[in-house]
Parts: sequence; structure tokens; C-alpha cells
Amino acid sequence: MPEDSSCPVYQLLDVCLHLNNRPILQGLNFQVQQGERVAVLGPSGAGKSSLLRLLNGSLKPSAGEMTLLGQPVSSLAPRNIRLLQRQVGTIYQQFHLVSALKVIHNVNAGHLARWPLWKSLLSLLWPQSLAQAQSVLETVGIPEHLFSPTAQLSGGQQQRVAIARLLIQNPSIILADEPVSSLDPRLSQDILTLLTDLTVTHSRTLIISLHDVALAQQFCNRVLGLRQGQIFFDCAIAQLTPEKLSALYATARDT
Ligand SMILES: Nc1ncnc2c1ncn2[C@@H]1O[C@H](COP(=O)(O)OP(=O)(O)OP(=O)(O)O)[C@@H](O)[C@H]1O
Repeated sequence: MPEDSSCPVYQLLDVCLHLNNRPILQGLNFQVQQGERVAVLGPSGAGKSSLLRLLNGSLKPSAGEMTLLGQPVSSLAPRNIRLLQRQVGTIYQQFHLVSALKVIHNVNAGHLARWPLWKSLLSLLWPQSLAQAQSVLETVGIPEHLFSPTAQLSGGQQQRVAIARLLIQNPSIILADEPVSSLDPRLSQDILTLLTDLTVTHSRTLIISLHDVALAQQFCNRVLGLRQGQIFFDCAIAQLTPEKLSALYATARDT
């Protein structure tokens, strides 16, 4: 599928999302350009995870128009959506790894969208692409764990495995849904440093939901404030003021 490097990575025009007949996201209008690092902030239930699921194609807009790499998501055939989705890699707070498998298999899961079924099955018995898996584990700092049982790794190490899987997929867009919420402050710094390095060195785009405003200020250059399913503000990180933050997190009682 041709990609136009001059077009925005995402363009949302009046996008709404309904789930089970409930409005979850409403009237979203924004663009994201290649190479931006966008933090999504907002109170619990504001719709941050739903927005990321919309952006990775797991959910479709109920109304409005969303383009991904210049392609209109709503009107694409399922096969073309799957091709486009390969450009989007997502990591999660809970890592989404198969803990019963060894690290190599979780890393190789990054190949699944491209490998034929026979190769995926064969790899469970005789792991394929060992050198590539070893190389990405070196990049994320845990080369010694290629054959470790995933369940025996710490939370920080499991998030590194999830990032290694992402590197195998080699997406141009990285979405991260509260990727450090279950990690201690030092590990959070390490993981976000790794993620932003991988974003910057390969001109990838990063969109990351966070609860920690200081981390957003340290690692991102733009911030979307989401409140009750709507964009409350959209600004450069340097323009994020205490007043904007207080209003974003104000409870109904405060307003
Ligand atoms: N499948 C669903 N059906 C109906 N409502 C849903 C569904 N999934 C999420 N919601 C609702 O959508 C709203 C937004 O949820 P979402 O998880 O996107 O918020 P969030 O900002 O990521 O919250 P948190 O910070 O607590 O993770 C919530 O009110 C939630 O209950």
C-alpha cells in the first residue's frame, strides 16, 4: 500500500466512538505528524485507552472520518486494514505477553502478521529468526533472557520483552497505553527513555497515555488532554500550565 510521507500519520475529523450504545469519545478533531511524541493525559474513565484502541484499529469510529497514513480507515477492506495495522505497534500496562512461553516465542510474536501459519507453528518447536530476536533483546537490554521463561521475569523485564516484540514488528507508529503504571519510578524512567530513543532514532511517532504528568513533560513534545471523551486541550508540552492541569483533573464537585 503506498504511503505518502507528507500526509499526517493520523487525521481525525469529527470522530465519535460509541460502545454498547454509550458515547465514549465525541467530536475528536486533531492531526498527528510523523515523529511527534504525544502524551494523552486525563482522569480515569476519560477515554484514553479507548482512543488508543481507535488509533490502532481495534475499534472503528462510530461517526466521523479517521485517516491512518493517509488511508481512510472506515472505508478500507479488512485486508487493507490489516496491512495498515502492521505499521502500528501497541504496548500495554499489563504487557500482553504469553507468560507460559519462553521469551523467544513472545519476541517472535512480532512476526506473526507476516509469517505464514506453518512457520509460526514450526517456530514454537524450533524457534526461527534467532539472530534477530537476540539482536532486539540486546537493544532493550536483556540479551541473556532469550530462552528464559517469560513468567519468571520482573515487570520491567517483561515490558522490555514487549518492546522487543514491537521492534520485530518494526512499526512506524508506537502506541503505549499506560506502559509504566505498574513499574517503580526508576524502571519507568528506563522504559520511557528506551521507548523515546527508539522513537527518535527511527523517526517513529509515539502516542502514549500516562497518569504521571512529570513523565509526559520529560518525554513528550505535545499533550492531548482528554476529559469526558472530548479533547479538553491540545498543546505543546511547554504550554502545559498548572491551571490547564487542574481544570483537566477537576472533579464534577470542583466545577
Ligand atoms: N466495551 C465497553 N462498553 C461500554 N463502555 C465501555 C467499554 N469499554 C470502556 N467503556 C467505558 O468507556 C469509558 C472510557 O474508558 P477508558 O478505559 O477508555 O478510559 P481511560 O481514560 O483509559 O481510563 P483509565 O485511566 O482508568 O484507564 C469508561 O466510562 C468505560 O467504562
